[in-house]
Amino acid sequence: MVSLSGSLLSSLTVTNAGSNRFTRFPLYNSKMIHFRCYKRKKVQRKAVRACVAPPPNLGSDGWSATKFNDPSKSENLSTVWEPEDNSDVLIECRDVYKSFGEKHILRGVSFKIRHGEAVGIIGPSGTGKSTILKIIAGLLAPDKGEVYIRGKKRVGLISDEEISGLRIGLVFQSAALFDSLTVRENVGFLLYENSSMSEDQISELVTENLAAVGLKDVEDRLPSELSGGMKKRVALARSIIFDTTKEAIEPEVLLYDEPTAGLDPIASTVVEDLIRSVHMKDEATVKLGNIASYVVVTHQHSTIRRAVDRLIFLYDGKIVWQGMTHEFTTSSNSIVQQFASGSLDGPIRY
Ligand SMILES: Nc1ncnc2c1ncn2[C@@H]1O[C@H](COP(=O)(O)OP(=O)(O)OP(=O)(O)O)[C@@H](O)[C@H]1O
Repeated sequence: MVSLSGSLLSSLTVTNAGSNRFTRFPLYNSKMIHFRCYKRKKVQRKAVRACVAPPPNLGSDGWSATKFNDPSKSENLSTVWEPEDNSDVLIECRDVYKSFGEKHILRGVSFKIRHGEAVGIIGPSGTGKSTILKIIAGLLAPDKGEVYIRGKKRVGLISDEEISGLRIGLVFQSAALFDSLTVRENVGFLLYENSSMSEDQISELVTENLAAVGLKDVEDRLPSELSGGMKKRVALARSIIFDTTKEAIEPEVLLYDEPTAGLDPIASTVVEDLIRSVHMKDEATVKLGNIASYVVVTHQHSTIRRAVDRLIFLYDGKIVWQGMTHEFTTSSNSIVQQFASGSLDGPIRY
């Protein structure tokens, strides 16, 4: 099942719960999202688990974590090191193209997100970073190229029922909370709508998840009563909450679109550390949503340094550099050098 959760539920949620499927159809107005239509339809759950048959030699959570720690092999795009074993690839973009009218935004973008990875997507403004996140999340379809979710090609958008075994959550830059709902209702939204949990159970879980992101006694507040950093933390709590009455929790890939934009340096550090903390894959943190991997679009150096291990640099519609985070500031790639230093001189033109 591909289930979009967390803050993405603000825009669209498709959850296959038994034989009932709940589908919300969003209307976009920039990054503000409103539900205009709510439709419930019955679908047959298809036998699609075969596409996610686990590979041999798994870790305790069902997947082997790949180590990306060979800096000598990842300095240049042409020599980037790729493990030969693809059994732990959760998401793959293959030669993705996307245009908006005459604007050719993505022009052949290919990369993989493996189980256990913390990946940053960086690059100049308008280069298509948010666009690629939306394509991964299934909110936008590529014009050309494919997206594979756990080895299975996605056909169409989010309503695709053929993909199973991975939840994908998108945490919007704006936090995208429902203004008229309380923090409790925002965080528990998916569970109120789609689970058989009682109100008390959900309420308890909401409090637990809020505590996990460092928030206490805010359940009854409205988003307008929160600071920007608190809103982002509420959005994070919403993205990691899950139905604890379910026997198996599917792993989730969380996509963060500029999670620290607009925050002061200390609030940024808090959010960066939270992003890390919900990712840890031990027994204790399975309680926090089983976040297998995450992708962060960011401009902030602190977030690059603190929250991700591997970087993908997008420029002019293509990936022009990939490497480990610690290589970013020492790269000999002139585009990366200019971006890292913020210089006006160099190949990047504004
Ligand atoms: N739905 C859309 N319709 C038309 N143009 C769009 C749409 N979505 C994005 N664009 C355009 O595509 C380009 C890439 O947008 P995108 O938001 O992906 O860039 P970005 O790299 O995330 O930028 P930033 O770093 O400034 O957030 C921009 O020029 C934007 O105006």
